[in-house]
Amino acid sequence: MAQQFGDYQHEIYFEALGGVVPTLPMAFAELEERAAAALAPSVWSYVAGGAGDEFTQRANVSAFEQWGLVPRMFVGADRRDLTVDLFGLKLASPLFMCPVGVIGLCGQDGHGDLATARAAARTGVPMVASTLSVDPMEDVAKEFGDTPGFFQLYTPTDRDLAESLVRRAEAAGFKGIVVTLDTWVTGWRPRDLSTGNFPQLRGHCLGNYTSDPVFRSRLPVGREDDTQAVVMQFASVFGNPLTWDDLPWLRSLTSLPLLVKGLCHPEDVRRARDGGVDGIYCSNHGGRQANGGLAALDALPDVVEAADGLPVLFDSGVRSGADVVKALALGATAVGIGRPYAYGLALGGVDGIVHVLRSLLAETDLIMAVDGYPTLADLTPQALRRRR
Ligand SMILES: Cc1cc2nc3c(=O)[nH]c(=O)nc-3n(C[C@H](O)[C@H](O)[C@H](O)COP(=O)(O)O)c2cc1C
Ligand SMILES: CC(C)CC(=O)C(=O)O
Repeated sequence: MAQQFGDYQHEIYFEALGGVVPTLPMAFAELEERAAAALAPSVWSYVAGGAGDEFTQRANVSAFEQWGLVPRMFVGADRRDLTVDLFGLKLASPLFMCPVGVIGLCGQDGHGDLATARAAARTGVPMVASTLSVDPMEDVAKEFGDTPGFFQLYTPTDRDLAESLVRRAEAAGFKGIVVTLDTWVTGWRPRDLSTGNFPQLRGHCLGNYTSDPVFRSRLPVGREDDTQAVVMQFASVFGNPLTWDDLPWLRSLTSLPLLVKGLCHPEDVRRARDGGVDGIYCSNHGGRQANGGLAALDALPDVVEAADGLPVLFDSGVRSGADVVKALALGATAVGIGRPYAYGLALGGVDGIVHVLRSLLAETDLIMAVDGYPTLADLTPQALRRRR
């Protein structure tokens, strides 16, 4: 059995044992605190914030504390296998980077999308590239190296534009399309409403639109590079309140694996499955969209059951290797992080993201070692107990 990360994954561990003090934070709380100081205040509040009083955002995190892993002994888990087969792609681990629309702005040079793709190339941890990126998807995809990448689609009301974005993603070599369903309108976000700060409405992160021939053809002649015209056109087509009637059209857009993001209700999962999607993405958008909702982790077991064997990607509230292990045990096929890698980027560029990913993977792997669950197949709900 392969110990996929082997010395590489434990480099960070051995460095620390050898007295090499990491310059980047090891704990999420410190990562967050230092990112708050490093980022421009408007970017910080946009990234860190959520919907309403952020109850759901906090619930996403605290839901993990309601579960405990039960260690197994006499297992001899000295070798672990964290590899995952997803749509025929052999992934080095079950970790992935969620689509983060303003990731471009979290990089010190304003090209955080490229930095994220470079971190994906260095770690084998895939990036789901957002529609809302500073750099066009073609430039992002060029940085992936051998690591597969996925494209996240915000489906515009302009169907020709939607088709163009998907065609471009296929041509650029993305390995799957993730359609986000929970954000056809932006949620109630007091932090941003009180500062009037929505980066995309200031013309940031629109690189996939301004580089798109269909989008450009919709702009008034001569104003193709005029930020005001671009923002107005973007705002007029951004959000499509899709219905089940649109699913056959979405499905027809691509022969790449199609995933739908934002599913938490088992009935929706069943309908999506019947509609021919290849994967379910269980998420509540990190608590950024609708406050008052249940923690995404609490939705996961029912989603997995309804998915009936389809791969289930999961995100929202993952902050540690222990969280990754718990989400896997509750049935996730792959586990995503959003804010943590944005903070790593803010603090250390590509190296900062790599540091966050390596730390999470090393902790995940060591928990599997110490607790006697050497493979992902060993991680089942029987490995967990609900806290009393
Ligand atoms: C600043 C920010 C921007 C985001 N932009 C997108 C996006 O463009 N598309 C998308 O599907 N999800 C987006 N998300 C949601 C993430 O993909 C993911 O669901 C969420 O961040 C996971 O929660 P976590 O941050 O607690 O890890 C964004 C999240 C953040 C924090
Ligand atoms: C609202 C979108 C435009 C970006 C996004 O997904 C987010 O900020 O969570």
